[in-house]
Amino acid sequence: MRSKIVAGNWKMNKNLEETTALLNELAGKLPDTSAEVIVAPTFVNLAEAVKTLGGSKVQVAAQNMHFEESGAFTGEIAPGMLRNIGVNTVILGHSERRAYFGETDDLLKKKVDTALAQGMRIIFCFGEELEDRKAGKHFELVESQLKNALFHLPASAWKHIVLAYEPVWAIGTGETASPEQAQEMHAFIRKTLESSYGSEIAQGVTILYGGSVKPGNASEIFSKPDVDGGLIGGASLKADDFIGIINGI
Ligand SMILES: O=C(CO)COP(=O)(O)O
Repeated sequence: MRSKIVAGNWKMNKNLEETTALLNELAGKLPDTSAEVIVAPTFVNLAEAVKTLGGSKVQVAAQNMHFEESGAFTGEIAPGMLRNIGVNTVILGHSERRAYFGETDDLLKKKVDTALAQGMRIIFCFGEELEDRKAGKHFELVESQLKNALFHLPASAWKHIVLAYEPVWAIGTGETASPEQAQEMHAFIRKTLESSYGSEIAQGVTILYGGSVKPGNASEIFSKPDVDGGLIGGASLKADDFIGIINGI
């Protein structure tokens, strides 16, 4: 059985005090759930987040990392540094990194390889822009994003990878993919995985949906058979909203 996950990507939000306050509230109110719950605060607050959550079921992830393990890369963070403070999961390939920081499939492939070499779990994001969908190219685009960054991996790597389908047109816009659109794409992703890696791996990979998930729409999206949870932006910044979403799984 693949695991269900609800992850909060806090992006560039919450200072130190706000981070500890939100984490304490979240840990205190966390419902009993079989799903994994993950939060990704900013780099500067990761170490404190790990300390604050010690003993809680909530796990901490990073939002990014560099593809080298050390060296002259001013302003960058190495995966080993994350492991060293107890962060074992990293989000890679978010559409904001691709759009604003020039991250390409080739660069992401390098980050994926380094993260795995360092024993990290990856939440790998991808998804089409509105023009791709309007032009009917969304399946083709998603397939190429996956194949270019991930399909060089051996079968054994997939137990360390979570996929997060985030259609760019649904991120922060209040417009979600309909549950049917999410299911259609997730089923396509699983089929694409199956054709290269076989059904056991395809059935075992957790595929999250991200893009304007809220307490009011989470349970309908999560009820779809190939949707195994969500990667949540804005609604993960308020404990009650995030918990409402966790309750939807
Ligand atoms: O980008 C997202 C999560 O990584 C989704 O953001 P929103 O939930 O704010 O649309």
